[in-house]
Amino acid sequence: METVEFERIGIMGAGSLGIILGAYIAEKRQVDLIVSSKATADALTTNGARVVGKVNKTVPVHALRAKDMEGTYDLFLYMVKQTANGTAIPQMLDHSHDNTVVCTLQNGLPELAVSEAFSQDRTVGAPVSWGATAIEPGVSMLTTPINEAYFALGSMTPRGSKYLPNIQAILELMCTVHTSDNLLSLRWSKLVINTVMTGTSTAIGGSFAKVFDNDWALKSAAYVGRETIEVISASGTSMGIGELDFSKIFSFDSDETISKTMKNIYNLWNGSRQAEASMRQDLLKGRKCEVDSINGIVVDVGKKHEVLTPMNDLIVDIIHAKEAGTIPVNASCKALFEAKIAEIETASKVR
Ligand SMILES: NC(=O)C1=CN([C@@H]2O[C@H](COP(=O)(O)OP(=O)(O)OC[C@H]3O[C@@H](n4cnc5c(N)ncnc54)[C@H](O)[C@@H]3O)[C@@H](O)[C@H]2O)C=CC1
Ligand SMILES: CC(C)(CO)C(=O)C(=O)O
Repeated sequence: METVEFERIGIMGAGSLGIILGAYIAEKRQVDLIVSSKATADALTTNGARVVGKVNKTVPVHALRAKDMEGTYDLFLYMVKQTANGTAIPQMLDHSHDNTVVCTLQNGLPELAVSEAFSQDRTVGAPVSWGATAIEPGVSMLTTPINEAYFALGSMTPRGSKYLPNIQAILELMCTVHTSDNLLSLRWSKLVINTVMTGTSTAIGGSFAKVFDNDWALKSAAYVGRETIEVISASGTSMGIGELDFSKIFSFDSDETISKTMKNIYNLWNGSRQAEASMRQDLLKGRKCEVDSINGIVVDVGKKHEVLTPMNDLIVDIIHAKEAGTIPVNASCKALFEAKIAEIETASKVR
């Protein structure tokens, strides 16, 4: 099979995730860490990219502001929040040639916006399994044990698959990469993780630990996952990252089986209990977050296929209220979640 080499690589958006991936890549080969602020570019240039948490390392890097980019890149590893697509995608286009490839590592279904600018053949996706928390400019905390961290990788079209082997080799400088010829399935599997863990922890106002340490929150997370699976199934998408069978994990219909789902959630993600979800990090900084691209997608696709999504609806509403300041960011909203669980269980009659 024809493969494509990438000489000039840029990490577009070296924040929580990008600092860490940038550090691993820069240990072995050329990569530019592209950021939006001068303070961050200066901190990275002066101090290097510093990884703390599950791994400790500091690596000298080449960093610059997006507006200081020169020439063109062969590959962008795209790690800006979807809320900043409107600025970042045109900036990448200005520094692209006809064969530039964009690999988006964002959450949600981010290939749609990227491919409108770069074509489907030149857009590939790499959902990220691991968590990272920005500590200060140039410093990020890896919150997932490195041996549990992986990327999934797929192209939007068969023609785009020629880019995958070399992108895989670049991402493997950090951790395992699972490739698939079904990118949509990889995306929805990641959306399960995000709706369950990122959505629930942000709505209840804490790190992943707050979900694991409160039965009502863990139970809410189980309902979020079950709804998300029902929506995926109604949309006709198949799923699969590695060996996990989310349809089985989130299938329950009794007290006993919901307890099993809650235990499974705990076992799967308790290793990342110190993770502050990416949406929560935005709320803590007073920014809007990606909820419409995460739990909001489940709500939208659910409406299209007439699947009810009461728990995802609640999470979207709470997170929007936290963005607007009508609910404090750290509020647990326990009463709202307990009332929603009671409503779902009464409506289902079985539970
Ligand atoms: N943080 C996490 O644990 C995870 C995040 N994700 C996803 O990865 C993506 C990135 O997330 P984070 O790293 O958490 O975001 P972040 O907000 O920490 O980092 C993004 C960086 O992009 C910079 N930026 C914004 N506009 C820019 C522009 N025009 N040009 C260059 N840089 C620009 C920001 O200043 C920021 O430093 C999101 O879609 C998120 O959902 C996926 C898995 C885990
Ligand atoms: C769940 C997590 C931390 C990755 O595993 C993530 O994607 C996020 O917080 O946005």
